[in-house]
Amino acid sequence: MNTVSSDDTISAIATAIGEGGIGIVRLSGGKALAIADKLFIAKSGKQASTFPSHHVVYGKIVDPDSGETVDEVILITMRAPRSYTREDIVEIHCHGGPVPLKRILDLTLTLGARMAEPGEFTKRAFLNGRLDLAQAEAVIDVIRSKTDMSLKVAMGNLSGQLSDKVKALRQQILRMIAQLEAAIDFPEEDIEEAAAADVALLIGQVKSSIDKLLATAQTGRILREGLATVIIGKPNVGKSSLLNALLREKRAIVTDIPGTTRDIIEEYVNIRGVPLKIIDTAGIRETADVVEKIGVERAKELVNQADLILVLLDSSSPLTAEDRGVLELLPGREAIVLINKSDLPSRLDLEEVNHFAKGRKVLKISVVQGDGLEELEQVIVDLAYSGRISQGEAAFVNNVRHADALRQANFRLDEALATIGARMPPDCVVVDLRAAWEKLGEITGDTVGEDIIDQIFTQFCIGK
Ligand SMILES: Nc1nc2c(c(=O)[nH]1)N(C=O)[C@@H](CNc1ccc(C(=O)N[C@@H](CCC(=O)O)C(=O)O)cc1)CN2
Ligand SMILES: Nc1nc2c(ncn2[C@@H]2O[C@H](COP(=O)(O)OP(=O)(O)OP(=O)(O)O)[C@@H](O)[C@H]2O)c(=O)[nH]1
Ligand SMILES: [K+]
Ligand SMILES: [Mg+2]
Repeated sequence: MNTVSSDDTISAIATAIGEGGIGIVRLSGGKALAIADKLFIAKSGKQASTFPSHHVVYGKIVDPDSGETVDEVILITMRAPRSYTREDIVEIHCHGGPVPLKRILDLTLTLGARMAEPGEFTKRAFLNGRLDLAQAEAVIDVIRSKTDMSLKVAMGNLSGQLSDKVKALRQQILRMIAQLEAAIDFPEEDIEEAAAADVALLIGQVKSSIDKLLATAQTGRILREGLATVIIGKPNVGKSSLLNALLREKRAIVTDIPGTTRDIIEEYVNIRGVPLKIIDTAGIRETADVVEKIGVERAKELVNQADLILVLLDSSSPLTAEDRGVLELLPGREAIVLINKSDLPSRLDLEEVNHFAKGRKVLKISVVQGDGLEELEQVIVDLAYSGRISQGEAAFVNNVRHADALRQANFRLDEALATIGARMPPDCVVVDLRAAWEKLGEITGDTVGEDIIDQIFTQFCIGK
């Protein structure tokens, strides 16, 4: 049960928690202007509700009960329907400290606003039709974008590039439905058959558009979530040293004692535009130490969820049983085999390594000397995007929910083709087409349940 009403006037701190130059308290709803009138004293003496929309006004926030000045601020009103939420909005730009922000927020609550839920401003923008669901989801992607490329894709989706494509596909499906329904009204068999043949061709076109969108999904997901990359290897091969080198920061503890890393270390790093979620793990070996054992188990689990595995071997010693154990974790996984410590005299049998690598890239590196790291970065970039990123796609599917809906729509279209192939009556084909049309509507939010909508917006931060 939802007890919060969309008629409420909502209020929240819209800027990040902590100290900042400026902080913003944002109000949205029917009472926003009246609340501003009660707590804002403009230098000009004018009431906030009389300000022209989108104008910046200087003044102060005064507690109406005590008459005390709380802060010196700038206030902006944005009037419905020309605002982010399409409701009346008031923004109070105050000094960016937690105390002034909290005091001003509390005043707005005392004067009749309610605390906004996470994502509620953007949810209102969606419910009031300013953004569709895919655009609203792109708002979080913009905020969370990890590289310039991620931001570019998110901004493309925010501006409606994906939504426009999906809407066009839905339009095409509606036209097919209309065509079939028109044919149903004719008693002649051959008119129905001609319509079905026409529609079969059109379905093929829609399907190939969906396939093109789906082809961007892998890259899109990497841009949004980062390429999950796990560094594994026996103790002391230099896993933590490699993490630090890729981060260009002494993040993980490096010592010459095997078993130094016991817990998982996870960091984001931007490698030539590819966002990497890079994970350093405990060295994999048989151990009686309980803490280390748990670390080893978790490392093995992570391997199964990774997009890319960086396997480290030690150039200065022959392949051990531990190394073979590590290499056995690889089958079916994307991996790069790295022969580290290549600054030391080599005692590793390259032929044996190549045998285990099974055609995967094998690179010699020395983390301490910085050798081979540039080449490693290039190999990672090539693997991540397989050259697809530079094509400058207009619309990107960067979201698992969207990719799922596209796949299911495609499946429905396949069923429609099968129905036509089986010479079933046109109204059966219409049922399949309608199902595909609805699936695509889940992306833009036209045909999606309230539970999914709620689930999406609760992922937002408060004040967004
Ligand atoms: N101070 C501030 N900065 C912000 C936002 C905000 O709400 N406040 N944003 C939000 O999160 C983003 C900008 N997005 C916005 C989107 C629409 C409107 C808006 O007022 N739209 C009217 C414009 C009418 C017009 O002038 O033509 C509209 O769409 O009708 C404002 C901000 C990022 N920066
Ligand atoms: N000579 C040489 N030593 C290296 C190289 N890379 C790392 N080392 C050294 O190897 C030792 C172990 O490095 P770590 O990065 O702690 O190795 P690890 O794989 O994280 O070890 P555990 O966490 O204990 O499993 C340290 O003394 C490093 O300085 C390299 O390229 N050449
Ligand atoms: K170590
Ligand atoms: Mg380590």
